[in-house]
Amino acid sequence: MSVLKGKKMDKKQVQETYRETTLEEEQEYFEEVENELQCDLQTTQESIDYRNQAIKAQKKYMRDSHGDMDDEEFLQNMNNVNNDTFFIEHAAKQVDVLAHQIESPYFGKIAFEYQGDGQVLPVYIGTNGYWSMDEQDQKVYDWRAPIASMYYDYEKGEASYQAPDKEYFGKIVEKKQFDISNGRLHNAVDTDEKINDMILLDALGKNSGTKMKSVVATIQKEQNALIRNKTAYNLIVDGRAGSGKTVVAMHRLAWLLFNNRKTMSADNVMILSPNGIFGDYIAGVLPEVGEDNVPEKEFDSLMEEILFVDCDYETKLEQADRITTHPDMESPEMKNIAWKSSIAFYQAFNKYLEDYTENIKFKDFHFEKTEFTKDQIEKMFYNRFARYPVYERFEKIAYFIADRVEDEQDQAFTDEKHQKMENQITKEMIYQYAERNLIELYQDFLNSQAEQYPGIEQYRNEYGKVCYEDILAVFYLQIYFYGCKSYDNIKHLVIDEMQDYNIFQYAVLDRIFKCKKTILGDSLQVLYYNPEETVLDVLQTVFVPHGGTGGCQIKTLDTAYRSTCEITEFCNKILEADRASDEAEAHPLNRHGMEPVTEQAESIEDAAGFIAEKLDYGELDDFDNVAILCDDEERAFAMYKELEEYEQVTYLTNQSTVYNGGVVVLPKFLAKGMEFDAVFVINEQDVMENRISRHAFYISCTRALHQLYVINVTNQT
Ligand SMILES: Nc1ncnc2c1ncn2[C@@H]1O[C@H](COP(=O)(O)OP(=O)(O)OP(=O)(O)O)[C@@H](O)[C@H]1O
Repeated sequence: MSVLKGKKMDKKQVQETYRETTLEEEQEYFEEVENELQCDLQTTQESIDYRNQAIKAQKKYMRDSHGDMDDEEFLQNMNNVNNDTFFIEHAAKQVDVLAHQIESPYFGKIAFEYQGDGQVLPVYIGTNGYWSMDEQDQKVYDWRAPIASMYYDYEKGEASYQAPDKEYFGKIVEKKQFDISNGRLHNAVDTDEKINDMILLDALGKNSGTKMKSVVATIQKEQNALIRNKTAYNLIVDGRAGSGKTVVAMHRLAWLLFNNRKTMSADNVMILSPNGIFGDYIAGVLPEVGEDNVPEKEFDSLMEEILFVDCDYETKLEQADRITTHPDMESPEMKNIAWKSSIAFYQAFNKYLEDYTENIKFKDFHFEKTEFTKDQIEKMFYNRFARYPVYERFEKIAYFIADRVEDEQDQAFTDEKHQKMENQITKEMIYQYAERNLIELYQDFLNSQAEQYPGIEQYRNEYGKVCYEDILAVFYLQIYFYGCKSYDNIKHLVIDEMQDYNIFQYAVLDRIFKCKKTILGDSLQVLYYNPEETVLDVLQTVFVPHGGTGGCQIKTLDTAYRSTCEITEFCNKILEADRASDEAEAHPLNRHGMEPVTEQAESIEDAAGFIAEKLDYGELDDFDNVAILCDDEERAFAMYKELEEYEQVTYLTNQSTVYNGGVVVLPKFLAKGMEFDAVFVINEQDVMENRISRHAFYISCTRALHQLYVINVTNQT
């Protein structure tokens, strides 16, 4: 009797009878699963058809007998239609999952021998799980199930997994990988670390595609630990370029949704993404594992939505432009950005705001004939409601005053009247005690710092707009005073490219999103890199534990999965001089390819000619995506115009929201988070000259999977 047939009769087997399965036995099991999946698909499809017919019939009946129907019967019919519609929506998703499962029901297997009773449980692991109703058996486990964690964490030998009830110990006695596609099992191999590495290298050697894909079959142990982390309130992942941070972010979201079905749906989760194209790039991952896509937002649109201060202000991109045009760290622009993003500035601002709040000149408050004394107001403001944002404290006090008015007038107010009165009182109190123009208040603070930091009082750019670094502080000021409740439904926030946010942005995010967070990025992938104060220092300043929540765990990822060994080593050298002594460089994988090529070109026309030649001679024909990265938008456009004569190229700008592959020209800063099979980096200035351009160069080069060309234009502007 085959082991697998044995399994059918008795789910767990005794270890002495266990032996590793043969390919024929695996084939048998595979066919069994496929048959059941096919049957399930057919039944589900039939039930959808049946419900569709039922809806049609119900609607017809309602139309025909509209006049004779009473309200109750009408409601009952509507309910039936709604129930059927809900069923169909749910079943349609199931059909998608089943169809995907029929193509490839699982990718791996472990057989786990439990400590103690010696029973062995074969665990087939797939992108989605499959429960057989016929056999009342879990034929395939979802990769996110607790038991499946062992597939990523262990080779054959001692192992354990944490189930909701307790930790189970035992031994993995068999571990297999399957080659399954188009509904056919091609091969089954017993794996060990070496084979895992080969399979990973094979996956990485493929072309990048235009959309990120799920990598559930090859998740690495260190990534798995982050995906399934349960202990961190704020999980911070500092990982080198290409180390799989976005992979971790997307798979962690999938894991969270799967393991918190009752309390969390896709609407309760949000991704803060660096730009519109990035959103398009990651959009396929969650649907691929059977989850709905989660909402994503850019910080600037969040700010636009919430900030009510009436002024013209710079965008992040306009600031990036200012940085690249004034890359000298000693220039007043750069000094200002550095100060105004520093921990010391943030702390000084907080101190200023605390002093301001502590010194509000309260006096007795009168509303209609009711009086609230200065003492009563102060007590509530500084004690009872001290943990709320300043203006929210006035709202809370207003509630009590309205109650007092109600008592003294000896009449019961309707809720509406009570609320109206609270609003009036709040407005009056703010007017009497704390009405301030936020920009002016900020300006006062800057003036108070001017002696120590000459030039700091300058907060508008050359076009009269409030600078980006200043508007972030003003945004913080607004949230400090008014708070913000619009995102209280979000239960988990993912922030990718964490290095791109400054301390005020984190402080704002911490107050708007009080939920747990996963924050990922690379402290080296910044334009302005300050080894004395990195984003990790900032995060540890903002995310301090309070009242049993908050705090952060910092984890690192050092292996560069994206690029070949040659490209990773080339990139490491760019930042050799900048990296802080304790900052790890990226570890290359043993995947080899062409050495990066450095070329000189006399002009942009020359550079375009070189690229066109490479494209024409078919050297890049095997690749799906080729990117040409230029210093800024203007230069990218000039290059696009040059290349247009030779090739079919696409120009990507900050406004682009879709990326369809092929040959694309884009500014370097837009390529963040993305990847391409081959990359041409065009340098129209000496990129190694200063820290800012070195980092921009580093970010650009790390986008390449297989081939990297650097073209230095000698006739520099
Ligand atoms: N375990 C894995 N199996 C297969 N591919 C992987 C794995 N981990 C990472 N990759 C691949 O490596 C590449 C880089 O991953 P990802 O984009 O998540 O890195 P990152 O750390 O976010 O990079 P960056 O910071 O440079 O944007 C992607 O193509 C991803 O699919």
